[in-house]
Amino acid sequence: MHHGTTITQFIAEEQRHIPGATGDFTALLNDIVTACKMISNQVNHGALVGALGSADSENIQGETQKKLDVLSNQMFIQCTEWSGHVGALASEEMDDIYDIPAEYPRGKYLLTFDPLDGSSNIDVNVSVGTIFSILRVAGNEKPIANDFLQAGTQQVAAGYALYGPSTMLVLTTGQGVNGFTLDQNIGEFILTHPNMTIPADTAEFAINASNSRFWEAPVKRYVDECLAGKEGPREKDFNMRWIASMVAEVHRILTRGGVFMYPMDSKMSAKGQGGKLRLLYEANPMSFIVEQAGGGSITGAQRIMELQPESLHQRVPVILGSRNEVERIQGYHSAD
Ligand SMILES: O=P(O)(O)OC[C@H]1O[C@](O)(COP(=O)(O)O)[C@@H](O)[C@@H]1O
Ligand SMILES: [Mg+2]
Ligand SMILES: [Mg+2]
Repeated sequence: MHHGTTITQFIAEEQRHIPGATGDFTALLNDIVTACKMISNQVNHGALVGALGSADSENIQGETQKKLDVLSNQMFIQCTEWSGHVGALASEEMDDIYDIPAEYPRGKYLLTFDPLDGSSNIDVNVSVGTIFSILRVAGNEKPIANDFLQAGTQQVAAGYALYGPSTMLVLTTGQGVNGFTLDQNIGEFILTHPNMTIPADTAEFAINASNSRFWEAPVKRYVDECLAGKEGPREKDFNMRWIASMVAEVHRILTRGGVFMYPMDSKMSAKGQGGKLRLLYEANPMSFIVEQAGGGSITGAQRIMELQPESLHQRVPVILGSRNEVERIQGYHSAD
């Protein structure tokens, strides 16, 4: 497909090549696109519409919710619940799964999402995003939380919207990764980044260095070797970036390569926490996108998409990006 194609056209074209497709999937993706446009509009208007600051609430993980976390979550529900394409929703900002209200028909897909990722960046006007993933409903019964506990390899589609200097939507349905830019004048996402691929090699890494004393040994070894630069075993200098918005971080990696790490550390394991990022709303969808773009995504020793989820809000360590670097880090874990 060529530059200038609208996302609506693009999704319809992709669906045409799926045998037996009924149009439900296309319609659901279009509803998600609408939700992202609504969130983008709120994020862009920021303080003008009183959207900055915290809400008086916490999510299930004890994090204070931002007003925009709550608002974005509502927008996602509002745009997707009515159409008859979704069986149930699960979000980082809702304790339990969201049942489709009785007045609406129930559909055959499950939708998981992080309505606003990187939300600590809202008040300082730095990029934030939305992450989503689509799974199939297993049977005809009303979906329950357990139905969401599917390995990442089962995902039908995943994507993110990035609310940066321009708003972009990046999507995979398992046939590569494509990026679209929102043309605010016509209110449409236009294909601007066809077939996004991650360079296999890189000299750029991203990690929150304030946690370094808690890192597991293989990660410490990797970062130490990067920092040693030309004089170290890697024999080249590395650059470092940390935005604290996973969406922006993954987008940079899709654009020019790199490695992103939120690894396991002793502070989290002491609290019985499996990692920082959430498997169903962040790690799985991003892993699907990264792998479809030719990159790798692991917990350390294991491929993230092969994990069998144990609970809705489960957290996992995440190391993703340029394939050769991710393989190297995985090697350090097996050697450990
Ligand atoms: O504040 P830290 O430790 O740097 O963590 C930043 C990470 O946390 C996140 O913001 C978590 O996502 P939420 O903002 O959706 O909770 C990631 O986007 C980011 O990579
Ligand atoms: Mg997040
Ligand atoms: Mg969030």
